[in-house]
Amino acid sequence: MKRKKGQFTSSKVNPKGRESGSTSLNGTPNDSQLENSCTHCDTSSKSKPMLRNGSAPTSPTTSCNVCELTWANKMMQTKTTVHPEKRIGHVPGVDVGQQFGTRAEIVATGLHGNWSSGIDCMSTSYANMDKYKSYTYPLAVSMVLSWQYEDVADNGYDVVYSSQGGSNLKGNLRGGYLALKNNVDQHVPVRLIRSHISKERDKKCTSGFTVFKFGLKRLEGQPPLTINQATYYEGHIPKSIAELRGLVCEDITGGQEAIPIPATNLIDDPPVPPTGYRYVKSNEVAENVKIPIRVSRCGCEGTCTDPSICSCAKLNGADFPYVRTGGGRLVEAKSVVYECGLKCGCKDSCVNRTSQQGIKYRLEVFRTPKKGWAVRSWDFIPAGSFICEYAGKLMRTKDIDNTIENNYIFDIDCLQTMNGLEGRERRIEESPSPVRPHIKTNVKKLEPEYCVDAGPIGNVGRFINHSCDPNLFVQCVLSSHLNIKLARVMLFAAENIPPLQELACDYGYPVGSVLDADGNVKEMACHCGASICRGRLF
Ligand SMILES: C[S@@+](CC[C@H](N)C(=O)[O-])C[C@H]1O[C@@H](n2cnc3c(N)ncnc32)[C@H](O)[C@@H]1O
Repeated sequence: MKRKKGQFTSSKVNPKGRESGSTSLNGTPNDSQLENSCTHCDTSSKSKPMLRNGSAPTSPTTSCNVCELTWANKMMQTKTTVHPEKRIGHVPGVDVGQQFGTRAEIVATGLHGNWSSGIDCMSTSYANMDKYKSYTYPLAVSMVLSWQYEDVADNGYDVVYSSQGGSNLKGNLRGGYLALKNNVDQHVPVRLIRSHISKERDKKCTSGFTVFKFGLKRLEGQPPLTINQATYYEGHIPKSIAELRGLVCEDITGGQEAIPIPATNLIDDPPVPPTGYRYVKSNEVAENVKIPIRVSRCGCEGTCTDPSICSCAKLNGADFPYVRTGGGRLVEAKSVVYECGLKCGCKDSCVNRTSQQGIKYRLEVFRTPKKGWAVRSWDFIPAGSFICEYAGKLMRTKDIDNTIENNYIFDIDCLQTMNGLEGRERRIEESPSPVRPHIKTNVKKLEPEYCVDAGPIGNVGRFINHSCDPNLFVQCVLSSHLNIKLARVMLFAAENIPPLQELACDYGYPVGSVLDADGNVKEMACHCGASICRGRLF
């Protein structure tokens, strides 16, 4: 991810931005929240929330959902959709992972021929065509997962789709469900369209009724979906831990964090919780590491508000690194952020102590099919928000046992970044994070003196995976002392992050930079799924 200084919000289209009620960093509403009117029926967006801006930059038109669907209906009736004839499998011109703004668009492109129904089927009339005559009908060609039912589960690779109501009183399947059964029996693929709903609707509860469950698997060879293209899981934000499927641990922190962090596993059989480490909320310091004590303090009382008075603000270059909106958000990535320290007179709630205030979003650790454990949030996270520390054992890099494979070591590397040994800008090009996981590399540079080993002990940060298009970035923070070699490693949101999106940062290894014990280049495949994925972690 190329992040311009001072600009966290991604230039990417965020399909959920409007739905999440996002605001800009200074707290003003985004354009999408301002009032406008449908160009066709003149209804205001205030009365029709589904109003949508024209997708082409040259087209200022705005249409409401009702008008869009009316036009889609007309296109279907007059057979003027792009592919009026239903087809099995790939629709020419539509790529896997393509995103649409409305149901009308998926109808107009011929991807899904029925905007009011979740399953689009071919009826027996298709048996008259030579290429389709050998099938038993109805056959499903596409389905929209609308997350209305409690029994839908989706991990991005496999989907379990189930619903009641697909049978007559005798229990025989009918309609779309009969079609899906015919697909299963005849090995006919079905296109899957994931929908995002703007507000949590009342879920239709299937408990106590006979339900039909269909397991869907992605066809081999399809491009991976990015975390921005699909919201995995059940598609709805859990209200409590009790709602979670595959719950393997109610709180991996054992009560240490203010908000419990549950772990779920829908992948392994039997499902297992994360093991092999002890949870610690903050760094434990190795015996041979001495943490200096900061003597300087700002003279503020209560809370720091005036940057011309606060000496901690001055360390940051004449202003506070955080703005108050949303409980403290980092304005821009810095070599080092200086927060208020132990001796400062301000309260714990001072904005210049944002990263000291702990985890404030509801996080969940979940099992992925190819990357082990991962982390996501149930809450919308605004750009610049503090997520968590990367905590573990703070130790000397030279004391790392290189004979044991350890994927959880981060070098504290801000010294080089600050001194410009490799050059901040050049460094960002090669490796966007000022702190990177420790592995013997063939890139000639001074070994950082200290590292955080989150292998045997660590916090939730140890479960955060790498992405080539990350939504988090690593920030060195100093508060209780001013030794940059021992800075704390903090993770912040690089963009507005919708709920349930995996949280990931760029580990920052140049490809080909990691060597094995014999000096040969080591490779690890990257499964981040980003459209700009480099293919390898290193
Ligand atoms: C700090 S750990 C992250 C948490 C880890 N997934 C776990 O299960 O504990 C780093 C390790 O996670 C895996 N990992 C992280 N990001 C990955 C990615 N994009 N693709 C493949 N594996 C990844 C690799 O095994 C890596 O060495």
